[in-house]
Formats: sequence, C-alpha cells, structure tokens
Amino acid sequence: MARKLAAGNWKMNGTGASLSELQSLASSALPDGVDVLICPPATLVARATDIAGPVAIGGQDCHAHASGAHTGDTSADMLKDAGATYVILGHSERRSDHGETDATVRAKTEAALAAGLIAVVCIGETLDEREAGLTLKIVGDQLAASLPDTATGATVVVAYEPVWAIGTGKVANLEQIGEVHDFLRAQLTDRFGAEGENVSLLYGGSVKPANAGEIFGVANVDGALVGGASLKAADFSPIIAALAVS
Ligand SMILES: O=C(CO)COP(=O)(O)O
Repeated sequence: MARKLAAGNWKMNGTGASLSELQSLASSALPDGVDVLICPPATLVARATDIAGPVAIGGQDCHAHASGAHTGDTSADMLKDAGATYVILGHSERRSDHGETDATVRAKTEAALAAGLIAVVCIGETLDEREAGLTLKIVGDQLAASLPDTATGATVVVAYEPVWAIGTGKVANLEQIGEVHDFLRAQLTDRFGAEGENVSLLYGGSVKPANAGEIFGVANVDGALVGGASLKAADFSPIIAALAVS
C-alpha cells in the first residue's frame, strides 16, 4: 500500500523570511496518515530542518557523485547532512534548463538512495508529445530509464507532472490523470512485482486548494507535488487536508 504524500516544491523561491510559512505549517495540527514534505531552495534546507517539526524537508536536486570538483553542485550526502530526508530528481525544469536525461536522473537517484534519501522522481510529457498521442510512451520510457532496479516503495516516489500543466493554471483533467496513473502503477508492478504497489504516485501541475479534492479522488493518485500553492501555508494546508480525507 502506497503512503499518501503532500509535497511542496518551492523551486527558486524563498529567503529566510519565507521560513515563517514552514513554521506555521509545522505548528498546525497535521492530519494523521499523510506525510508532508517541503523542498525549499538548497540555501534554506538546514534552517528549514531546525523548525520543520513533523514536516519532512527535501532538496530539489543532487549531484550523481558524492563529492568532488563540481562547482555549484550539492551532493546527496550534503543534503542528508543538512537534515534533508527527500530529494526531488528529474523535475522537468531540471531536464529543460540543465539538459538532464533519464540516465542522469537514474544516476542521481542511485546517489540519493545510497545516501539514504527518498528520491521523488519526476516524469511527464510536453504538450506536443500529448497532442501527438505519445503520452504513455514518453512517461513509460522515462519511468523505465529513470528508476534504478533497487527502487522500493520506501526509497522512491514517482511524480507525474505534465509539463504543459506546470505553473500554467491548466490542470490535466481527471481522465488524463487517471489514465497515466493507472499505466504507471501497471509499469511499476510489472517491473517490481508487489513492491510496485508501495511506490507513491504523485500528480503535479497547477494543484490548488480548489482542485485537490477531485484529483485525490482519482485511483492511483497517492498525493501531489505542488509548486506555487506550496509557498503559503494557507494554500498548502487545505491541500494536505484534502489528501487526508481522500
Ligand atoms: O512543478 C510543479 C511542482 O514540482 C508544479 O508547479 P505548480 O503547482 O506551480 O504548477
């Protein structure tokens, strides 16, 4: 059985002052049965873990190597040392801004698992790919090539984020979400057997308090990876609450 996870990706947003939002989330009564994760920018990870209480803290990327001459990069060991327990990998913005391939994402995921972090591995099609009828082929190939053979429900979360729905206000419809999540679950159980049932499958892309409840009602949606609506506790809290009652 996959665990429910409400994950917030702050992307390149936030300075020390933003930690007040995390503070208010951490001090609110979080519902049972839902894991809550905030991934602030790397500069805030250590400070965030000091005040996060029951909220898990994650990075937004890590390098595939444990250390070395890689100016500007952060290793999985460093995130772990700073108090992170998760790391987002292969976000479409990393794939497009930094040319990350599935092979890169797999190598980073292996590094994250070796460091003891839970990897939130992101996949998703572009609008052109969807319109060409390639969605399942694209996400299936990304899933196969981005996950290491050692992935388990305890070590890996998969986030389906259609690129065209990220930050656009265009949420995928429930049928589109359901089709992809059912397909991903089948791919996971084909490859990992019963363990594939334990991998949490998140939807991401314009999730807001107003649409979270219906999205969480879709089969095989175990939570969300939320961008804009995770920046304010007042927006993220109702999303967490909607997941708890789903
Ligand atoms: O990319 C996302 C989360 O990783 C989604 O971002 P938005 O929720 O802002 O669309």
